Amino acid sequence: MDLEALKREAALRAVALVKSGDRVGLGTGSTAKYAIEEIGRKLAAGELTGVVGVATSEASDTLARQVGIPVEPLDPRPLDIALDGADEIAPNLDLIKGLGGALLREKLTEVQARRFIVIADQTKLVEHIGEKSALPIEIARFGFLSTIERLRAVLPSGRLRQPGAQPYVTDNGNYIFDAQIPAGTDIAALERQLKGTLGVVDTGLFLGMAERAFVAAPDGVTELTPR
Ligand SMILES: O=C[C@H](O)[C@H](O)[C@H](O)COP(=O)(O)O
Repeated sequence: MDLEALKREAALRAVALVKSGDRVGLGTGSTAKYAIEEIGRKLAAGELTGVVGVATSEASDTLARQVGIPVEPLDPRPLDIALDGADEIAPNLDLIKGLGGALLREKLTEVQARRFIVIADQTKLVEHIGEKSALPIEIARFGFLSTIERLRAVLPSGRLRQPGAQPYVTDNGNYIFDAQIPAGTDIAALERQLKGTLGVVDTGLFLGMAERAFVAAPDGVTELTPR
């Protein structure tokens, strides 16, 4: 089974938790895409009714509308459920997210969900956060070189995300600083320190937020809860 088929398997398991009338947080990325498509399919087939989406990126907003999901902006009401991919999943379901650049809208949305469900293929599982993936940190454009200097004092390996001649710009008009987390780092303390760093808008650390994860491997989908 190829990776795309695994991502779709995980997404389908999560979409089975969506009920008619739910307000659903729609994640971003190559795995969340399958969840959005499946919700659209179920609405078209009459298997779900009255579902409303809150999109975590411009791309997911566009896709949701294309597949027939009504989309609303985020407001203070809780969401019934949110479905999203991740870049790393630790055994306690702490996550790294944001390699796709959507971390801020994802965190704003998913923190308001009664149930936040992660969907992934098995390559995203790690024993310790930071094992495989860099940590994306969204920073304000104004004064970004000063912010980067402050961040390098905490995470010296980090660098501005710059795929071409220009820095990568998020949907919110900000930049991203990607940094490796040194082994043995206290992740909760790191999150506090980063959030207290002037110029940082938010980080890709999603700690204590996920209720469960559906992780697909060639021999089937495993349902994980925090341990
Ligand atoms: O900004 C992107 C998001 O955090 C994605 O959920 C994450 O990068 C996982 O994406 P994918 O499912 O494409 O691996």
